[in-house]
Amino acid sequence: MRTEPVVHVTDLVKRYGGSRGGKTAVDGLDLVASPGITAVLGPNGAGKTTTIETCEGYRRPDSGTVRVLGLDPVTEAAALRPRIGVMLQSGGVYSGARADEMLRHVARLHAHPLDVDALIERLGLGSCGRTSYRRLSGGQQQRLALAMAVVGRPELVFLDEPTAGLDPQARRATWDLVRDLRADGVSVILTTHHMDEAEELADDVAIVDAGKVIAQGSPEQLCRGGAENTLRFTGRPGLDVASLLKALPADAAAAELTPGSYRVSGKVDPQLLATVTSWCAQHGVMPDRISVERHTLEDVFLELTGRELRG
Ligand SMILES: Nc1ncnc2c1ncn2[C@@H]1O[C@H](COP(=O)(O)OP(=O)(O)OP(=O)(O)O)[C@@H](O)[C@H]1O
Repeated sequence: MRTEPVVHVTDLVKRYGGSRGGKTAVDGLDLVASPGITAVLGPNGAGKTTTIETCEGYRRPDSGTVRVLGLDPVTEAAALRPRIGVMLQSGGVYSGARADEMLRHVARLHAHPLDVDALIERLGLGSCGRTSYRRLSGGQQQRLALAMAVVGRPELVFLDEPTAGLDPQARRATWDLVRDLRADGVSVILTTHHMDEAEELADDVAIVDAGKVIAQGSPEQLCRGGAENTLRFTGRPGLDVASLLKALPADAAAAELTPGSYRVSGKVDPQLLATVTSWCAQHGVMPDRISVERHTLEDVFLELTGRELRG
């Protein structure tokens, strides 16, 4: 079993639109992905796709180094390409081709492909094998793109938002496929906006913000880094969070996440619960709902980036 990193990115910088007035999409990003499943999370525009496309060899770094399976994706592309699978956000498929033809074609390019019929069945594409790519629904096109990325039995697969816009069944089928890939020894780097997807699948999570990796670890490690528990309550929007904070112990934090939805984190014990409810009573607040929950990846994400995923 491979133990060296499947992806090793050091101090990557990538700008668009020239040095003057251009946009720095990736700004000194370091990422080490070990074998297994690595999820890359970040708000819109954080630089995830740019980083992934640089690892795939589609973009040249302005500076920094990128190694994928120990190879340079630009100068050693010929050696790397047969060993990786790539699922692009925008298909990359000839629109007149039939779904099954495309998949069989890609399978023939590889020495030890997966069984095409089984894969078609697996991803629920059985009914659309003879349909041309442009006539497939968005979700079917996406599943075909996933099938094309994995059919060659690559050592490493890049999946850019593989379940965006999929219905719940197709999402589950995609998750199962990704888990099977891992069981087969295939490593996966995936970007996602779904926290539950990262928690379900990932061995390792890298959180990217403003072109840098700002935290990395297993979902458990990242969650442990925060508070043990979180208390949430809903009430009328715009409560005086600063006043609530004054009533709480010094190491607790309080925030209004979305209008009317509040989160208190820290050492959540019966005393803290009593403090929050007594503050509510003093301020004439009747919470609709109070719950005590484990600190989730989403809490960690919001704390670190200060933003909603779709923000
Ligand atoms: N081809 C391009 N030309 C100019 N700017 C670009 C280009 N591609 C991306 N950008 C900009 O670079 C920044 C990073 O974009 P990128 O697509 O890498 O982010 P992302 O984290 O994948 O975002 P999302 O979650 O929205 O897919 C954004 O500000 C984006 O507008």
